[in-house]
Amino acid sequence: MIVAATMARTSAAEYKIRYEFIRRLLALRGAKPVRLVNTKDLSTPPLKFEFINQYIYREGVHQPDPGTVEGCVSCRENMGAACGCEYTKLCECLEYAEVNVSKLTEGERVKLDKITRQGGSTLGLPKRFPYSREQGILVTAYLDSRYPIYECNERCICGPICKTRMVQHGRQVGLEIFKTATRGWGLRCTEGLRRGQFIDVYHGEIVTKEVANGRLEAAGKGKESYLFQLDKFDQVLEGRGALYEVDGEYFGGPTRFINHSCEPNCRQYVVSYNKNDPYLYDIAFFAIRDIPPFEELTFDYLDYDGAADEDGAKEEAADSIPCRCGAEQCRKWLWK
Ligand SMILES: C[S@@+](CC[C@H](N)C(=O)[O-])C[C@H]1O[C@@H](n2cnc3c(N)ncnc32)[C@H](O)[C@@H]1O
Repeated sequence: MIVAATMARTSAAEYKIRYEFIRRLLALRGAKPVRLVNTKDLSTPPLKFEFINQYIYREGVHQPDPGTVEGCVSCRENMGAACGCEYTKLCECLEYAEVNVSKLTEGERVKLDKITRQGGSTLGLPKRFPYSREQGILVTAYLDSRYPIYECNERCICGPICKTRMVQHGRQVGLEIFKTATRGWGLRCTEGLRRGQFIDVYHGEIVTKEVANGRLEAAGKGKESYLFQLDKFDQVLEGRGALYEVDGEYFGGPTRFINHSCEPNCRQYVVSYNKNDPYLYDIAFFAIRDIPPFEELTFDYLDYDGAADEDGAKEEAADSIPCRCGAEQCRKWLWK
């Protein structure tokens, strides 16, 4: 009798928590729903977590400055006809995108050599366009490199059908937060994904490095799995100014539930809407191979997309967590 009463109370409490978590899930913006699925037990992810649709800027972080945003002015609203942003020599938003050396004329090659030696802008040279024009997926050159993706912005002349706007339109796929057998909660997509398809961005609180370090120290083991450093442009900054980190532990989106795999099917990429701001940008997840519906989404927690020394990022931490990704080439530890 006592056992039955306890169970009844427990499931009523769990039901309340589940109800509240699902209510919070409904606040998420996106073209399709994000569901919660648990076929393993009665638990629900903890309610210390809130879903958000944009970054929360904490103390000491400079908010994005609209005054520094420049739009493209040479492209045209109707696209195509050699005047859209995909004609990459024109688009000012692609100023810092990777030069497409395979498309350089002899004169442009000479110009690039001079810029490489003396510095200067590569504006006017052909750039690599990030998205395939027909299918709206990230092209192989970007999938395989760590080159930042520059999207057009609200100041641009090109308008909403511009093909350099994808991540800014938000998540287009349905997702499920589900209970795994061995690694807590995980994330999967309810539809098949193509290699290069955009999934969602990583949201959270933007905090200074000092605050992030303080939170790490206070939390101890495991905390760093929720922290993403925004240090992609560290080399450009040459040590000037403070770098920020995104903490997705208490505030974030569904991607905060993506587990690590040593042989992942997704990867994170830097997406900027303001080429003049090296501090704030989006971290966007794309499929790096075709993924069937309901296969768990994973990325490599040590696939470090920053400017710092890679070996430094891979140093063995004393508090490493054993990896349970199950991959044939598993490195056995999460942080090693
Ligand atoms: C960003 S969270 C992922 C969501 C998490 N599973 C949850 O339930 O909230 C990272 C944490 O998930 C767990 N995790 C993720 N990938 C793992 C793996 N391959 N092996 C073991 N634990 C993993 C670890 O506890 C890690 O600190």
